[in-house]
Amino acid sequence: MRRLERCGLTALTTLKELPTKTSWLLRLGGLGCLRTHQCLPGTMSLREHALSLFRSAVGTVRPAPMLKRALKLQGEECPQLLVNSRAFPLKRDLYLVGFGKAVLGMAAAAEEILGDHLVRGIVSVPLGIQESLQRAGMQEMLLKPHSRIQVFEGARNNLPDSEALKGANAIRELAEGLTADDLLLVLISGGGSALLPAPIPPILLEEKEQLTKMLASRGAAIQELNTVRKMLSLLKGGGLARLAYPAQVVSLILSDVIGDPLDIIASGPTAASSHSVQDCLQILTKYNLLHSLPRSVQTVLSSSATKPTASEHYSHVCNVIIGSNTLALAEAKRQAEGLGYATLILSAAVCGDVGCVAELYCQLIRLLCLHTAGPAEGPQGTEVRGNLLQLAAELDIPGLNMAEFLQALQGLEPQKPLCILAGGETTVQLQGTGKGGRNQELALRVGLGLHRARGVEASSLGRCDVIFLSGGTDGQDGPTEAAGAFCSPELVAEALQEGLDAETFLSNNDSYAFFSHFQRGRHLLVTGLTGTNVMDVQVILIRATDR
Ligand SMILES: Nc1ncnc2c1ncn2[C@@H]1O[C@H](COP(=O)(O)OP(=O)(O)OP(=O)(O)O)[C@@H](O)[C@H]1O
Ligand SMILES: O=C(O)[C@H](O)CO
Repeated sequence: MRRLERCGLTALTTLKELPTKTSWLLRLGGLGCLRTHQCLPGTMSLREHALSLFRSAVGTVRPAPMLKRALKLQGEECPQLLVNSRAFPLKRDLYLVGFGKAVLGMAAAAEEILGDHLVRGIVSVPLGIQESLQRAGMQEMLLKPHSRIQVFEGARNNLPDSEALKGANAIRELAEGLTADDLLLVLISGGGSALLPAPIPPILLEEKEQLTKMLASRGAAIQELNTVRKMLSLLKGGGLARLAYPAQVVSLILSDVIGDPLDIIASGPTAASSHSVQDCLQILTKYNLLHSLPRSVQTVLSSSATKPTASEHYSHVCNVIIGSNTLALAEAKRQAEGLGYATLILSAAVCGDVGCVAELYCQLIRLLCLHTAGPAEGPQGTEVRGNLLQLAAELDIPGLNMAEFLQALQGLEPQKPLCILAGGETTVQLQGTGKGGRNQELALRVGLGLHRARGVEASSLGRCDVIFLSGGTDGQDGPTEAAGAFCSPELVAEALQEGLDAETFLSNNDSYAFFSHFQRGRHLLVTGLTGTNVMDVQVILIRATDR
C-alpha cells in the first residue's frame, strides 16, 4: 500500500484516510498514474490505467482548458471574440452571464481571457460552491478578488429557490438593458434550470418548485421535465436570448444531457425551442398532473402560443457546445491508444435501466475476453454476439449501431490489450433504503454478472485480466462522497470471503456501503469535486493474463 501511495494512487487509499471534497487533481496527482504502470504488476496497472483514462476524460472538460480551447480574444484596435474560429466584433460593451453547477470555474476562466473587455457579469451557481472549492484548494475555479462578475449562490438541493430567483432577476435585468452594439457571453452548464427560475406571472416560485418536484418524483426524464419548465418560464426555452435582442448573444455550453440537445440543456435559455404547449400538456397528462395544476399554471398554459417561437428570431444567437461526454471520451481514447490499447468508443449516450446496462457490459466483457483469449471465439462468441444485439435493441441507445460496433471489434488486433470507452447516464429505480449512486450500482452489478459468467465459462474470463470502472465526471455519485467504483470478475467472490454478499447489498441499493466495507474502500473511485459535469464515463480494460 505504501508503494501505491507514493505513486499517487487515490483509488487505493483506504476510505478512512480520505479527506472529503479534497481537490481531485491534487489527489490523483499529475504524474503518479503513469509511473505506477511501470512499478506495478498484473491487474494493478490495468486499474491504474483505468483511473488515468478517467482522469484524462474529465481533465479535458474542466472549465479552464475547455474555455481556452473555445474562446479567444484578438485584435487591439478592433477587438473581436473568436469562438471556435467564428469572429464576433466587440463594437461596444461585453457582458457575461452564467448559470449552472460548473459555471463558476467557466466564468473564472472566461474573465481571465476577456480581461478589461468584460464590463460586467452575473452568475448563478449552487449554494456553497465557493466555500467548497476554496476548501478543496481549487483556486483556479474561483473568481479573483476584484472580479467584475457578481455571484449569486442558490438552488439548494438542485431546486429553484428565492436565492436563485434573485440571480435570475439580476440576469434578466442585465439582458433587458442591452443594445445592438453589445455582446452577451452566456455560460451554461447542467443544473442551470434550477439556477435560473423566472416563473411567468402569476405563477409563484413555490408552485413551480412543487410541480418540478412532482414530475421528478414520478420519474419524468430530463427532456420531459425541461419541456414543461420551458413553458412556464420567462428565461427558459429561448427567453433569455429574446430578452437580450438586439445584442449579439454567444452561448458556451457544457452539456450534461444525452445527445447534447441545445434546447434541453439547462432548459435552453438561448436556444429555439422545438416544443409546443401541446407537448407540455401531453407530459402533464402522462404523469397524471393535468387535473391538479395550480390555477396560475393553467392560466399561463392556456394563454401560451400554440407554436414555439420560429428559429429566425434567433439569428442574433450563436450556441456552441464546448464540452460534452463525446469530447471527454475522445480524449480518453487518445490517451488509451498512447498507452498501447486497441481502443473503441461504444457510445457517449449509454442510458436506460442500470440492470440492463450492466448486462450489456457483462456480455461485452465476455466477448472481449473470448477475442483476447483466442484464437477463435467459437459458438460462445456467436451466442454472446446475439445477446449483445438483443440487449442493444432493448436499450435503444441513441446513435449506437451494435452490429457496426461488433464489426469494428473484430478488426482490432487480438494481441493488443483492449480498451472500450463509453459514457452516458443510467437510471436506478430505487427499491431499497441503502446508500449508493448509479455508477457504484452499475459497477457492482457488472461485478455480479461477471462472477456468474465465471461460473459457466472460467476458461476465457480466467485467461484475461479485466477492469471495469464507472464514474460520475462531476466527482459525486448520488448522495455519496465517491465518484464511482471499480470492479473485476473476482470482486464478488473475494467479497464473499469477507462475508459481504453483493446481491444483498444490491437489493437494498446499498452499493456505497458494499464498496466502503469491502477491502476498506479499495474499489471506490474517490476524486472529490471536479468542477465539471458531462454525465458518467465507463472504462473497460482487458488483456491476456501473464499467468
Ligand atoms: N442508493 C442509491 N443507489 C443507487 N443510485 C442512487 C441511490 N440514491 C440515489 N441514486 C441515484 O443518484 C442519482 C442522483 O445523484 P446525482 O446527484 O449524482 O445525479 P444527478 O441528479 O443526475 O446530478 P448530475 O447530473 O449533476 O450528476 C439519481 O439518478 C438516483 O437514482
Ligand atoms: O439544468 C438542467 O436542466 C439539467 O442539468 C440538464 O441540463
